[in-house]
Amino acid sequence: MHPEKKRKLTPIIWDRDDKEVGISSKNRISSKSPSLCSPPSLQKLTNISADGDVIMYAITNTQLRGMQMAAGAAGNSEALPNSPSLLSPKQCRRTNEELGEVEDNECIEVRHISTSRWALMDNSPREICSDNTGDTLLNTHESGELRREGSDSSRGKSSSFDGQDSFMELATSRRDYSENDTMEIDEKHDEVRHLDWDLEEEEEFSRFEERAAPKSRSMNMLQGCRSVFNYEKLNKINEGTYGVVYKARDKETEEIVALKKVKMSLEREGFPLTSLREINILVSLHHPSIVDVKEVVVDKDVFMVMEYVEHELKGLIDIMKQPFSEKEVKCLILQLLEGVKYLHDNWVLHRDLKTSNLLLNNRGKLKICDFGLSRQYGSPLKTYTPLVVALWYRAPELLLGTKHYSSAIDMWSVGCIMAELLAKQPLFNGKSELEQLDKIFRALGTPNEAIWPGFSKLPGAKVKFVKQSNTLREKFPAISFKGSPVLSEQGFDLLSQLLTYYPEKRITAEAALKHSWFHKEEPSIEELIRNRLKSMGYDG
Ligand SMILES: Nc1ncnc2c1ncn2[C@@H]1O[C@H](COP(=O)(O)OP(=O)(O)OP(=O)(O)O)[C@@H](O)[C@H]1O
Repeated sequence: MHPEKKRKLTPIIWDRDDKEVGISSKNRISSKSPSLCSPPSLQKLTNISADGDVIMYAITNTQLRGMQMAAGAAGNSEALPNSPSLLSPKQCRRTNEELGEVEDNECIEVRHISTSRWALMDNSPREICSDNTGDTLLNTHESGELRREGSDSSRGKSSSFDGQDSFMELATSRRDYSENDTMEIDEKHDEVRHLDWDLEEEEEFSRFEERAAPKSRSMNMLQGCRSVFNYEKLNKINEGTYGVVYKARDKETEEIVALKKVKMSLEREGFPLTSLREINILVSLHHPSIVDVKEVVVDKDVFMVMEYVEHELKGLIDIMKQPFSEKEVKCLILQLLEGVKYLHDNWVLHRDLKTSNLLLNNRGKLKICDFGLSRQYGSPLKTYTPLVVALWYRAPELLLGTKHYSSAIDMWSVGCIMAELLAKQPLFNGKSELEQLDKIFRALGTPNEAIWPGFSKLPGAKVKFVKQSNTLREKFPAISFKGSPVLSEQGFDLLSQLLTYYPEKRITAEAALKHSWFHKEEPSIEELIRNRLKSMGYDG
């Protein structure tokens, strides 16, 4: 095993005792600050993922007691990160093997949330150590918001905000991997994959960190998580794959918020890593076009407290009689691109941009939500799972099975969203990957090596595709007498650049924001959207 090989990670540490807690792991940096070592009350918990990957949690004894009490109260061990007693014999065996590999009292370099690559004040890593280690429309009637409603088994059931005053400071990490291994999580499927890891990438990545730190506040979670009791739950908004979202009121400030409860039932082994990743990313990012996470609160469950946003864009499109005008689309896409640029500037891929993950408030502000599939990326690129992005918004390189992809995949999704806003219907609504590719090729022409260097080497390009030519302009003409969505020359140019096959040539968010479409004369930004919402009876 390479002694310096290390994984790229940004562990969250919620440390109520003001002790810095780190995860020991093999091959990490040796102790440099002995005085920081051996916090007396730390326990090392490990958790084993579906593929036998060991995840380690560092918690205090107090927290462990709280978690065990809460688990007892919940009668559900899945609700909490596993304590050792919750592990099966097989898991324990594996755990002990793994723990045997870990050197006690070693110091490791751990990025605290306040020292993560996204933190404002201090982005230099600190040395710390540890001794142990299908949808229907739902009108909520309250403010006339319209949303799509997902599967809703627990609808109407009041959530039990009656849990323990526990919790939970956990730091997650994983052991380091053998020389050529690293790990990629196929989030929606809770799989853990072992893929190639490149040390140079890590080094390169560290060099990017300083410039990648966003110029925004960071959340201080050192004070510990407040209880969900601070919020009065009003109604359920929606239920996604990874969480149930409630509308709630802050009892102190009366502020209306959205509470996203982390679903534990999907996780066989402890706290869902996808949720950790989503929380980690969302608490670190602050931008007007990204839904703001205010805090994380707990009872026996974990909730993200988010700013409340009245509408889901998909729901609005579904009920609109007329599609958005070109000017309105420009206003929405501008905001979307600003958010996407911010994400990419901070080395975050969203990987699930679609109209149902875009929210719109009554003041015409667009907010990107659902970071359940998002992840940090580095340069040079490593391999990632191609099983990301909802089918209709999935870039052709993903559909053709590439594992080396980058921010261009989000830009393709932006193109699909722009087309959908103009046409009031999804641009490519395939039912399978093959049909999706077929729909794309029919509209944009069949790609070839000349327009997309490397195309023929992609795993999915072995199939002989029928030659088609580009018919996109017919779908979005400059003038229409048949009711097709009209799109100006500049607008069509941007759309074409977003829907460019060759990822290297696909327009970036930064370049798109400078596109002449946005700089013609118009529009008084949110004014247009606000007027549109007003005309539909929503007054902010
Ligand atoms: N801050 C918010 N304000 C209002 N509604 C929200 C907010 N966040 C999410 N929602 C609603 O809840 C739905 C589900 O949220 P989200 O997409 O984050 O959950 P998920 O479990 O990750 O969903 P998915 O199944 O799409 O992955 C959203 O589509 C939206 O309708």
